[in-house]
Amino acid sequence: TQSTRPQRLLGAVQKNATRGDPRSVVQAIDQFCRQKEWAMNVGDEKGCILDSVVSEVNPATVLELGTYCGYSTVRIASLLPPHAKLITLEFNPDFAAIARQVIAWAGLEDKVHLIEGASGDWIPKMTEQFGVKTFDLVFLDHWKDRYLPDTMLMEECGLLRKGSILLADNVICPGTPDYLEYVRSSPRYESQYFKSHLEYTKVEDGLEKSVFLG
Ligand SMILES: Nc1ncc2ncn(CCCCCNC(=O)c3cc(-c4ccc(F)cc4)cc(O)c3O)c2n1
Ligand SMILES: [Mg+2]
Repeated sequence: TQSTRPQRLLGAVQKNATRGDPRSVVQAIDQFCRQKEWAMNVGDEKGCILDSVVSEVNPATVLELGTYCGYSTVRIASLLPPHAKLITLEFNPDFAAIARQVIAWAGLEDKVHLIEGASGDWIPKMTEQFGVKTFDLVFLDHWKDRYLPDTMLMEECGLLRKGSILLADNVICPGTPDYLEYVRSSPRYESQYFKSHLEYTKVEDGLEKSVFLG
């Protein structure tokens, strides 16, 4: 039977990356996506911006919406301080199965909690299920029309505190116009756009970093 693109991506990690070395896992995926098959990872260019925001925030609690194959999960988790926790949500069980193996290959399974499910269902359960009070950093990379409703949901569930950072991928391509309008016009957020390119292409895209002001 035919393999899927995520399965071929995992194969490239297992062939070209060193177990326990997150940077080599990231490099193997970027090489696969540049030389073999495009895939919707945040990629190396936007990934550097992600790294700098994670390093600046130095978060103890991180929520990632949309794991896919675990590329950004590995980038984030490799920069976390000891005892910090990253909860990542993936809707698609096939993607989740691949991501678990990519995260394990990087040796980061102790820092990552991968949940299979939809953000709308799980955001209200974060506190009771995982004892998380608030998130220091949220990386939004899931359905583009869920960025705004899920941000409002996180506000309602009290998961954001004064200073919590939202970092959103794809605000230009595919685009999240309603989310951008909200975080840029709301007095409760201070937003900043980091211009970049759609992963592995010359098409414009960017990350929007928004600080929740409480
Ligand atoms: N609610 C909920 N909860 C949890 C979940 N887990 C997964 N999902 C569903 C997410 C499905 C994948 C989301 N990501 C993208 O669609 C995406 C697309 C492109 C792209 C594609 C084609 C182009 F021509 C140009 C750009 C590039 C990107 O960087 C993207 O991130 C969930 N949903
Ligand atoms: Mg994305």
